[in-house]
Amino acid sequence: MADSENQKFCLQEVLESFKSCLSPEKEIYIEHYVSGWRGLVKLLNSLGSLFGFISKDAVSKTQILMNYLKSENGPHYATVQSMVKFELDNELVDVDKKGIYPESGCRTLLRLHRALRWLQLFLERLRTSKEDDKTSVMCRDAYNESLAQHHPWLIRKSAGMAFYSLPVRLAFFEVMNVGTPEQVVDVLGKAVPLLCEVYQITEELYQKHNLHDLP
Ligand SMILES: CCCCCCCC/C=C\CCCCCCCC(=O)N[C@@H](COP(=O)(O)O)[C@H](O)/C=C/CCCCCCCCCCCCC
Repeated sequence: MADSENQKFCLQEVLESFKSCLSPEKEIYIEHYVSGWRGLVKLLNSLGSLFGFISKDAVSKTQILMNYLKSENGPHYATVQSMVKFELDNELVDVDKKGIYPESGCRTLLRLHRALRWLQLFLERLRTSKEDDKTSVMCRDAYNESLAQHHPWLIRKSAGMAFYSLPVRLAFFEVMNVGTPEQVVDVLGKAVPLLCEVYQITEELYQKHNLHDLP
């Protein structure tokens, strides 16, 4: 595990990364998008071994994208828009579902994009939650509404078991390192619309190029 993923989680930092990933022209910088996910992985890593398989998958996907960014084709991977254009123009994507490019940037980002929807739904539930609401239930409901539809039975069961071990709401708020519960709610109020915007831009791009079913 990279050192940066062992460091303390800070919600504000994650928010900054997702903020910086949007260019004035609403292009999405992959470097900052990945950095947002890596920040979230720090929190995941502090939640215990039951979340290890989720963290491993998130790290592997962010690594695939970082490897593209550092490769000789790196400039084409600067933004999600330029990556989609480059991979489609050069037929590097399994648009006809053959599975020849299981690590294309487009299919890798699609997995994170679906997870971003889960995150958005989960954070909105947290933001509007009451003192006694259960984080496990908020997380499970957000998962069932989004990512679960793309996961096989075994992953759904393992994820469900991990959710039960989530800390209670107040303890979870403390892990975010933001301050009082009121301050957490305030930061979440800024985070959710931002994630929504990043999600929506990617969603429309993938729709336009018919990339939603990449195997
Ligand atoms: C304010 C912060 C609070 C929230 C903190 C959340 C921290 C979450 C950090 C990372 C989220 C993990 C993202 C997981 C990406 C999953 C991508 C995916 O769907 N992968 C599957 C398909 O990939 P391929 O096989 O097609 O390559 C893969 O099979 C999945 C494996 C792992 C299971 C993923 C379950 C995801 C559950 C949602 C995350 C729950 C974390 C709860 C922490 C509060």
